Amino acid sequence: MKVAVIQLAYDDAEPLATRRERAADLVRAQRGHDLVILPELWGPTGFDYSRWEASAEPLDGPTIAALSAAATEIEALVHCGSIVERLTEPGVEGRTLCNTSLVASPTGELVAVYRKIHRFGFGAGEPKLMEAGDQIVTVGLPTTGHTAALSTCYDLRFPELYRRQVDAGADVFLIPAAWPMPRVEHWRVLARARAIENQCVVITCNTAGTHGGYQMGGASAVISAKGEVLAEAGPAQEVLSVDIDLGEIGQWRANFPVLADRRL
Ligand SMILES: NC(=O)CCC(=O)C(=O)O
Repeated sequence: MKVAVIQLAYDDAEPLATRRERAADLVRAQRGHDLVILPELWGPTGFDYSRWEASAEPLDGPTIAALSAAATEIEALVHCGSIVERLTEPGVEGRTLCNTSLVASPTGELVAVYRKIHRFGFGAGEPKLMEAGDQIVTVGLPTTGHTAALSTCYDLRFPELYRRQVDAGADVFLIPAAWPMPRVEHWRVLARARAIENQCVVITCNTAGTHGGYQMGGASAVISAKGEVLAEAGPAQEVLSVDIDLGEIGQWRANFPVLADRRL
């Protein structure tokens, strides 16, 4: 499976509509790839919370419209990254926003919606402004027979989520993020840890640039089920293009059946 990881850089000056077109152009440039992934909140920004209300959109809003068209054009599965979703009705905490990942099929259908379960901000940002998701979401990787599970950024710090995703049949983890530079070593180590402990391929896609007062860490990566870093981006905007042999996952799990020794 050939994957393109679009580590998108942006700053506070770029209008959302301009960035949305830029992102769609970058996706269209990935013809020949089976899977394309964009970062978390690349449109509304990951840390300028004041923009979230105005940039919120429904599931059938302009982002999925632009990116499902691009997915259809290049006939690839496109993880659109995440949007600030405007919920059709308030959630259990009375909020009407959510950090929601969208996946478009190679024929442009919206085939997966994942609402971020672990909200980042310690009382500000997501926990204060957004509802939390509570569902494990997986999506088939077309023609491969393999299954990817969706998570987002801060979710990476909660290993139990990934065990649940393995139990749901996932052997690939897709993880968009807006992960700042000061904690980029956590980002890198935790992504490899999730691959090693779950014997899953991990595909991470962070943002780059500085926005909302935060320098993003970049370091998007494609990691094998053995924890080998097959490709890693630097700190700037970059597109990783990696051909992954997903068959190696089953071989590794058969040769080193650690998951069969789980007792809890
Ligand atoms: N957008 C995020 O979830 C940021 C997470 C983060 O910075 C961290 O876990 O550290």
